[in-house]
Amino acid sequence: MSRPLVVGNWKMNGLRADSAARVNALLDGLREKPAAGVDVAICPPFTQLALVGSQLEGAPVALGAQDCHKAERGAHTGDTSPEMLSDAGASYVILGHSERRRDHGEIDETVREKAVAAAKAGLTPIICIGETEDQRQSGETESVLGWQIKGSLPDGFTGVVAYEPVWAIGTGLAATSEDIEATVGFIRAELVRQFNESGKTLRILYGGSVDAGNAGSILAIPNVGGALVGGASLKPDAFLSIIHAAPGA
Ligand SMILES: O=C(CO)COP(=O)(O)O
Repeated sequence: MSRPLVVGNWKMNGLRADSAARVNALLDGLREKPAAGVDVAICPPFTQLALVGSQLEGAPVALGAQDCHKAERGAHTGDTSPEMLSDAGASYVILGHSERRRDHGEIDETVREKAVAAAKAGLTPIICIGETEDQRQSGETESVLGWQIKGSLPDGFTGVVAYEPVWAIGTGLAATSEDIEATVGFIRAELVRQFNESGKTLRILYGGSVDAGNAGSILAIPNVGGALVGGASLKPDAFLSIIHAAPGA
């Protein structure tokens, strides 16, 4: 098993002052109590990448972004290329988050194209998949996830998959350990079925209302290789507790 990965997705939160303070508190906490066995990344909004990137230089925390365009450069007003992210110091990029699928109509094919471009620029894509409450209620979870994996992950994918049930995001209602174990087990099997050997090595994160209280039990679930944390990543104490709850911290 690879080292656990804990990623903070700040979403559309962070002005200069609070971003800098949040990163300082995180780095102070990790100096006080290191988490040498855990990979940690934070994904601030685009406007804070440069500032946060400069704070993270030499620190045991990687920088990530929350989206990218599929093209290297050109006439795409308002967009950001993978190369620009890499140039800003990012090593990860979240792709296909359900909020982008919801707000921007992003579809699996777009996510796959972005993942190819991101990998080409040296970024590790974190591809998000997950079912909605309606899909869960109608027993479609596995078929939805199977299609998302098939549609969003490029051939030879070597990045990270994040299972984020849409109904668990920002609700304070994480999926139960039993549900996570069963669904992540299904995702693992599906990755192996669709990607053969490389499917065995892909990291699978869980995301959706991960907090200081539930992180220990979630991160101990078989096949869960880390967490993608939204709201709690904005609170340094909570985010540090989650990092320290990871196996090997
Ligand atoms: O969407 C998420 C991370 O990408 C999860 O958000 P919350 O941790 O706020 O539920």
